[in-house]
Amino acid sequence: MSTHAVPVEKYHGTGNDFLVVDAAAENVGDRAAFARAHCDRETGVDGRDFGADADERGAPADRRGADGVLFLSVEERFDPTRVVMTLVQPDGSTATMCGNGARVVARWAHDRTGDHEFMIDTQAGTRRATVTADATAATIEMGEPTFDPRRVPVARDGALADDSLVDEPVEGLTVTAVNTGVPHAVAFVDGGRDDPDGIDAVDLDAVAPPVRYADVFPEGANVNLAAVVDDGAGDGPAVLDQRTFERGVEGETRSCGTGAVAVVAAARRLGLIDGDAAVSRPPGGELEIEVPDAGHATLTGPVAHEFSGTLPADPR
Ligand SMILES: N[C@H](CCC[C@H](N)C(=O)O)C(=O)O
Repeated sequence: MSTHAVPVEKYHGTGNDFLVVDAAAENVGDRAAFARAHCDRETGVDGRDFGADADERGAPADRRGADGVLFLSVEERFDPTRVVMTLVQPDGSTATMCGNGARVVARWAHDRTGDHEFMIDTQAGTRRATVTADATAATIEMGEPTFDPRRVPVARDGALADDSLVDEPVEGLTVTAVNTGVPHAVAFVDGGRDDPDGIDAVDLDAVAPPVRYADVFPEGANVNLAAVVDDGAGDGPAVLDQRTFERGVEGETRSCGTGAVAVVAAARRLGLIDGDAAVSRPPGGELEIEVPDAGHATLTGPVAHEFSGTLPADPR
């Protein structure tokens, strides 16, 4: 196989970072091998080789690797421009949807076309996306979160087969199961990031894997911890601190967009917050989420370009 160099761009949304490849222009034979090699946090792509600097909150340029590779094809003959998105994860698997990835897609498409509105074709459906006038933030329509056990999916026998999994024990955590394009388990904990015994005191790499692989989740699940910092009953939206252990990354990421929507949907379902708008605070920044009673959720937050470079198509 030929080992040609593939042009890549690197972007991140609240620290959830992705390599972007123009799939229409570039032929990467084995996408899984490409993602496994270049996303590796110890041996993968190093932005400093391409002049990236860690100049802002959440910027992962001081770390090697990435949370995935977005293979994108732009179809400019449509109005608004369509972008076909495929996310290949660090373990070589393909994710049906990624909220922060979709925000990066919108910014990448803006950088190429100058447009501010796009339709993004994901395996979870077509999603409308907009970028702000200065292109520093993007909003994605995220579809309607579902607790339907057939659609999360959740697998349980007998009398529970048709019931949503809401606030129930699974492998040591008390979780609510929701699909926001991909399956999520959400566990609420007491105490936010400011509390020394709060959310950051939990050993997520230890508690998440048994839930991520639990039999009740036949396709696996991303595992989120969330703490209600402000319930939204006063002025302003609810605020939640969040951490996510991601399927496909098999570790904690600095932010997860579908997870942020899942956390807010679960908090609403459990009556923990007021109103349909909320702010989620993953380690990598801040996301604004809306989950109305019916209809699609939205996800808004910052997006930034880190560097441009080339990487071998057939890494060994
Ligand atoms: N980080 C992504 C989620 C990727 C989903 C993936 N980890 C899976 O379910 O396999 C986000 O911002 O929504």
